[in-house]
Amino acid sequence: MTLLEVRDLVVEYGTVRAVDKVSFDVGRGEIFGVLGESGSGKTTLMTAITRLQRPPARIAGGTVAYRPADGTPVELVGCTPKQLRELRWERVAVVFQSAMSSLNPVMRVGTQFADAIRAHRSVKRAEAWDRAAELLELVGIPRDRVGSYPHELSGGMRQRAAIALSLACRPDLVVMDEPTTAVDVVMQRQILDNLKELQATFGFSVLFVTHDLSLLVELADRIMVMYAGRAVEIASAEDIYRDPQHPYTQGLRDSFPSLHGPRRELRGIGGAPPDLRHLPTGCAFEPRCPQRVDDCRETLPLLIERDRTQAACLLLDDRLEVRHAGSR
Ligand SMILES: Nc1ncnc2c1ncn2[C@@H]1O[C@H](COP(=O)(O)OP(=O)(O)OP(=O)(O)O)[C@@H](O)[C@H]1O
Repeated sequence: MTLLEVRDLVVEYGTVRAVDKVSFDVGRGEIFGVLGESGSGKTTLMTAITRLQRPPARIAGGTVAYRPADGTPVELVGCTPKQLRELRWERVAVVFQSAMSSLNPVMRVGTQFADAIRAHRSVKRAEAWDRAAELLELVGIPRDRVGSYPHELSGGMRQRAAIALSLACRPDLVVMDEPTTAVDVVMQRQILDNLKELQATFGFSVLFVTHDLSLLVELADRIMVMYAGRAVEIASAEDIYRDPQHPYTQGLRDSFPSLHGPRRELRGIGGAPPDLRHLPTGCAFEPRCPQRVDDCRETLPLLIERDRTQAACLLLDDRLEVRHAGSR
């Protein structure tokens, strides 16, 4: 069952198209990862989906349908500020790169939780405060820290508190933008293990945005790889790791050491991401692609589905073989 259905979403900054016709589904209870290097459009995508984008970003096309199990679907791109307020926290919660974007520095952590809970539920302050303490415990922060100010918590604790806060109203979807980049690897592991546990307990869906493929391979059910604002591959985490179809995904996979599998030579991806103001007519990855053929420069590859994997590469397009066979 689909919870979020994104179709042909386009987001522009003036004439720059940072997200170009991106389509994907997030299932109920699924952890869906969005992977891309800096500038690929991940944050733009995530802020457009949650309608948190700020000018000059503008949604120039597409739809985002949110389909709750117990109600009528809502189209997020077209919905009113009032509808959005009702959905936030309650249905869709967001965790940012820096916890301080979610936590108010001059408010006790418990007060912030209580306010978030009481904005959507009619509970007494004391009850909301108790619930806040419970939520903190869920992410491994002692109950008695509920009266602390954010600066009295360590960086890792703050990040966990921001995750706990996102769960205050039991949302169906938690959108996370690199929530562990600011903490060390040990803390990162604890936070991700904790997130998996919470997800298994409460069954919410997660849309997790990051540049870290190894992290997503362990965390996500499915992964969408973005390049220059477009989705170039969507597949299960297992397939992205074991059998990536797109040359860009193959390059990313070969750039990080295998944790469990046989040793292999590490190769980076040569060249740099394209300038979005001057994108080529054909495949944006063509200049860096070790497998490019002549057609790649002229023809924009669309996502093609095969065995549950979607990849946008001409090499996977049967019509290319037809063209080659015809030209022989
Ligand atoms: N305020 C802005 N004004 C104009 N263009 C912007 C603005 N913000 C982003 N862009 C453009 O959109 C592209 C995508 O940016 P975005 O922040 O979504 O990428 P990202 O993949 O999230 O990168 P990062 O991981 O560095 O945040 C950028 O390459 C940039 O060209």
